[in-house]
Amino acid sequence: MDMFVVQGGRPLAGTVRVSGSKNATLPIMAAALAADGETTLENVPDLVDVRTLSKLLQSLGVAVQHDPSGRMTLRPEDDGSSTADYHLVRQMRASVCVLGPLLARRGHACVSLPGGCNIGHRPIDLHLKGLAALGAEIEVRGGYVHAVAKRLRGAQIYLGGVNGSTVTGTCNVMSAAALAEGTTVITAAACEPEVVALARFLNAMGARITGEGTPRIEIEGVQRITGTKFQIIPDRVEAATLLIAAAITGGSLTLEQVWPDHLTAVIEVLKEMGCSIDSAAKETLTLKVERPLRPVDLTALPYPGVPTDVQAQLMALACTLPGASVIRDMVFPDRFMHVSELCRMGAQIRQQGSMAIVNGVPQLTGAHVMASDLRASAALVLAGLAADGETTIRRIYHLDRGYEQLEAKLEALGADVTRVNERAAGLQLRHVDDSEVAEPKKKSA
Ligand SMILES: CC(=O)N[C@H]1[C@@H](OP(=O)(O)OP(=O)(O)OC[C@H]2O[C@@H](n3ccc(=O)[nH]c3=O)[C@H](O)[C@@H]2O)O[C@H](CO)[C@@H](O)[C@@H]1O
Ligand SMILES: C=C(OP(=O)(O)O)C(=O)O
Repeated sequence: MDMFVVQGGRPLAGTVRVSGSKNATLPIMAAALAADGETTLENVPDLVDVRTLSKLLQSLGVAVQHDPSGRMTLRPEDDGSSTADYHLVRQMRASVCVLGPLLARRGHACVSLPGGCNIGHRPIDLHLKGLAALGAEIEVRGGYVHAVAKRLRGAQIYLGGVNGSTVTGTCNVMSAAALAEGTTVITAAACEPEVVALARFLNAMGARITGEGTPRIEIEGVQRITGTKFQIIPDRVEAATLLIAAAITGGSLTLEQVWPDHLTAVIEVLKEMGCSIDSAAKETLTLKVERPLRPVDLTALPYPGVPTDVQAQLMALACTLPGASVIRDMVFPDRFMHVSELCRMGAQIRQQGSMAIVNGVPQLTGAHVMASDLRASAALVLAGLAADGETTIRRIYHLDRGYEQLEAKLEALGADVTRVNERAAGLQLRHVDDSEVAEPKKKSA
C-alpha cells in the first residue's frame, strides 16, 4: 500500500488545471450502457473509481477504452450479463448507477448493494422507491437488488429523504425514466451539477429531459437512445480542494479549466475567511491570501450549498485559523472521521452530533495519520501542507479513488508531497528512536 509523506510549511504558488469530475463521469459512463452504439467521452479523469467502473461495465458487456488524453469510448453489446458483482460494486458507491440503465435497457438487473466512502449510513431506499414507481418489481435478496420490468412506465416520483434529495438516486431514476413509456416527473430531485451533466448527456443521446438543475425534472420517455460525444465537466470538489490548499499555506493559486459557477458557496466561504478570489477570466479562478484569515460558521448542504465533499478540507483550514469555527454537515451528519486524525496533528476540535467546533491553533504539527475516506484523505494532505515538520498519511488508496495526480499537482505548485511504499517506510519507522518521537523531525526547507 502507498502512503504520502508531506513536508509542511511551503506556501503554494502557480497555476494548475482542474481534472474532469469524478462524480459526473461515473453516472454518465453507467448511462452509456443503455445506448445503441458507441459513446465517446472527453476529459475523463484517470482515477481508481473510473477504472473500477470500467471493469464493472466490461463485466456487463460494454467494451471500454480509456486513453491517456482523457478520451473514453464505451460500446455496449446486447447480450452482456445483467449482474453487477459484489466484488466490484462494493469498491465504490457510484457503481449502483448501473441499476437504472441496466433495468431500462435489458428489462432486468441484479446489482449488489454498493460500498463507497465510509461517511455514515448510506441507504438506497430512494433509488428503489423511484424504480418501483416506474413499474419495476424489486426484491433485495442475498445482498443484491433484483429488479425486473418488461417496459418501465412514466410516473410521479418524490425523491426527498430525511437529509434532502439523493444525487445518485436522481441519476438512476432519470436514466431509467429516459427509456420508460410516457412521462415521468421527479420532484425533490437533486440539483447538483453532476445531475445536470447527466441530463445533458442523456439528451445528447436522444432523451427528452427538462428541468435539470431544479427540484422538478420532467422526462418524456423515448424508445431508444444512441451513443454520442460528450465533454465531462470540471471537478468542482478537486477545484475546491486545491483552492483550500493554497489558502491553508498562505499562498496564491490560479485554477484553469474550472467552472466558478459550480463553486459559488465555497468561494463565499473562502472570501468570508478573508481570501481574495478573482473569477473575472473565463474558466479561471485565482485565490490569494493577502491578510490573516478568520474563522467561519458553515453548514454543508445540498447544492448550491457548501458541498459535503468539501467539508473535511474546510475543517482542515479552520484548524489553522485563530478563533472558533463551527462546521455542520446536514447531508451526511456523521461525516467526521477526519476529526480524530486532525487532532493527532494538534488540532482542537470538539464534535457534538452533526456539528464540530474547531478552535484554531497557531501551528499544526506533523504526525502519522490514517485516511478513513476520500475527502478525509484530502483534508489530511492539506493539514500536512500547513503543519510544522513531516506528516505521513496512510491508506491513501481512498484518495486515489477520486483525485487525479494530486501529489503531482501540489508538487508543481511548490509543495513537498512524496508517494512512498508503506511497507518500506514501515521498516524505517520501526527504527525511529525515542528522542525523535519526543521531538518530531523539523521540516528541512
Ligand atoms: C458518486 C457520487 O456522486 N457521490 C456523491 C453523491 O453520493 P450519493 O448519491 O450516495 O449521496 P446521496 O445524495 O444519495 O445522499 C444524500 C443523503 O441522502 C441519504 N439517502 C440517500 C439515498 C437514499 O436512497 N436514501 C437516503 O436516505 C444519504 O444517506 C445522505 O444522507 O452525493 C453525495 C452528496 O452530495 C456526495 O457526498 C458523494 O460524493
Ligand atoms: C463520498 C464520495 O464518493 P462516493 O459517493 O463514491 O463514496 C466523494 O466523492 O466524496
